[in-house]
Amino acid sequence: MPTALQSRSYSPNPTEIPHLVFDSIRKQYSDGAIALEGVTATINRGEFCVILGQSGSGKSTLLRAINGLTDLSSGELIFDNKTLNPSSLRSIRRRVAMVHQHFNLVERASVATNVLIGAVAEVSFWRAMLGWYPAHLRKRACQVIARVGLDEVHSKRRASALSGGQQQRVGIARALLLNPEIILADEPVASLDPAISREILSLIRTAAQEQNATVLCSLHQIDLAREYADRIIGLRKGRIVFDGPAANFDAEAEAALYSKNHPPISTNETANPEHV
Ligand SMILES: Nc1ncnc2c1ncn2[C@@H]1O[C@H](COP(=O)(O)OP(=O)(O)OP(=O)(O)O)[C@@H](O)[C@H]1O
Repeated sequence: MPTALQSRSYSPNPTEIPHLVFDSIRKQYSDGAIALEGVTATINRGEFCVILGQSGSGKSTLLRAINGLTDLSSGELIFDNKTLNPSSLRSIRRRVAMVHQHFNLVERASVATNVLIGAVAEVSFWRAMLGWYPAHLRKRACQVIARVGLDEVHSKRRASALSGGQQQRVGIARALLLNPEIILADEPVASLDPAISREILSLIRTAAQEQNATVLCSLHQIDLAREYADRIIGLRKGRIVFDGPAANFDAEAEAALYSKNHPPISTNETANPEHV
């Protein structure tokens, strides 16, 4: 009889070319904390993938590994058929963008300047410091500011003058600036009310669909995950305990992720054996 974990294994469409592959990823921090263990998954282009799990289950570490903010202890991360390593990372950095929980805006700077900071992978540090951005980037900044639903009048306002929801729109505009192929969103709605949270997740989803970008988004809200995700990856203590379509994330899967009494996961068990 298959175990609960095995019955939940998820095989994405094998005819599609994988966009992102996690191959037996392990991350142990220098203080000994193991954040990720044996994480294996294949993400197809254009998927909206939500990462769920308790606090400390490894969600942020997984996202940060993709843009090189966290190095791996072992395993491989393959993006568009290329293994990520320090030299390939530089060339792919402009293709990956991040949306942050606390927006990460320069509060005293204008909305437009904050959005242009998203060009950091393309513009030299000094040009960015002096605000010397080429015309095509300024034009693109105006386009993405409009795309996220901010009126032109907001462009010159200080970021600190905006509401939380508006600030996250600026964070999304900054992420969209260079047309990223992958959007990493680390708890993007954690500090927003439910109605604004839905607006923000809808915006990320439709903007990503428009440019066929893949989204990996960590969330704590199970209802929002069910509503917005194509696919849910559930982490518990750094291991994948659920990987499948959002529609399959049922009460049993929820218990596997969050219940205190759920049996511990054997370290010899492969969480998603059929998932290459
Ligand atoms: N810089 C670090 N140094 C040492 N340990 C860390 C570091 N960052 C994270 N950890 C540990 O790694 C584990 C996973 O942390 P991570 O932040 O990835 O989890 P998370 O699921 O994103 O949590 P949260 O939902 O609270 O943001 C935790 O045990 C955490 O304490």
